[in-house]
Amino acid sequence: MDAREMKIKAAAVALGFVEDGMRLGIGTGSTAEEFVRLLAEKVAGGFKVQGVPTSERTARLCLELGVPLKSLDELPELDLTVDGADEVDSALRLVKGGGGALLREKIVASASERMIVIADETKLVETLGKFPLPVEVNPFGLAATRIAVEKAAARLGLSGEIRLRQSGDGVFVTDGGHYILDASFGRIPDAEALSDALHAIPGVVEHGLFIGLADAAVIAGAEGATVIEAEG
Ligand SMILES: O=C[C@H](O)[C@H](O)[C@H](O)COP(=O)(O)O
Repeated sequence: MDAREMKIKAAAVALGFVEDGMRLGIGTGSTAEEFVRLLAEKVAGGFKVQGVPTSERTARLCLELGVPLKSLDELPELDLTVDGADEVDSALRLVKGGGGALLREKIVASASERMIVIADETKLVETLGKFPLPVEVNPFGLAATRIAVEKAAARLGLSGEIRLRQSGDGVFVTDGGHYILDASFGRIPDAEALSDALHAIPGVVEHGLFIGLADAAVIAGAEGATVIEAEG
């Protein structure tokens, strides 16, 4: 199986958890897009869902493929969210935000009864932090916020390059009008402490550590897909 086939496999297994009539959070990224394509085929066959997209990009694909959408304000409580991830550890802690959608993704996942992560096996890690951690920040006070992020990380023994994400000729701007700092701290032994420290910085809107949100992960490898359930 190549990388795309693994994403399709994970998406297909996750689709098995979607029931007729569900209110569904729909993630962002290349793996989530495979899920949207499979979902659209089921919808075309008469399957009913109401989707809440986690980004403008996902909304566009859903509309193009005929997946019915609602806003989170119209449907503030969801049954299930299916989304990709940049990293997954064995406790189902995640790094997300490689596509810049982490804020809406976290809001939608938090409004959902269950979250299922779909990923290929390259995303599975022992300790989070190989992938740079996206930190979404308010453009106001960017330099001060960057220094505050550096200092908060240093107090936890973490350091590394913090880059302002770029897109084309300019700064990458999220759907919410914010910027993203990609922090290459290396391995993050205490993700909970880093999450708390980042949340305490006023200029930080949100960060890409998803802790206690995923209920299951469908991890696809060359041999097929494995479902990892959260403990407790
Ligand atoms: O902001 C983007 C999201 O968190 C994505 O779900 C994440 O980056 C994984 O994307 P992909 O499935 O393309 O690797």
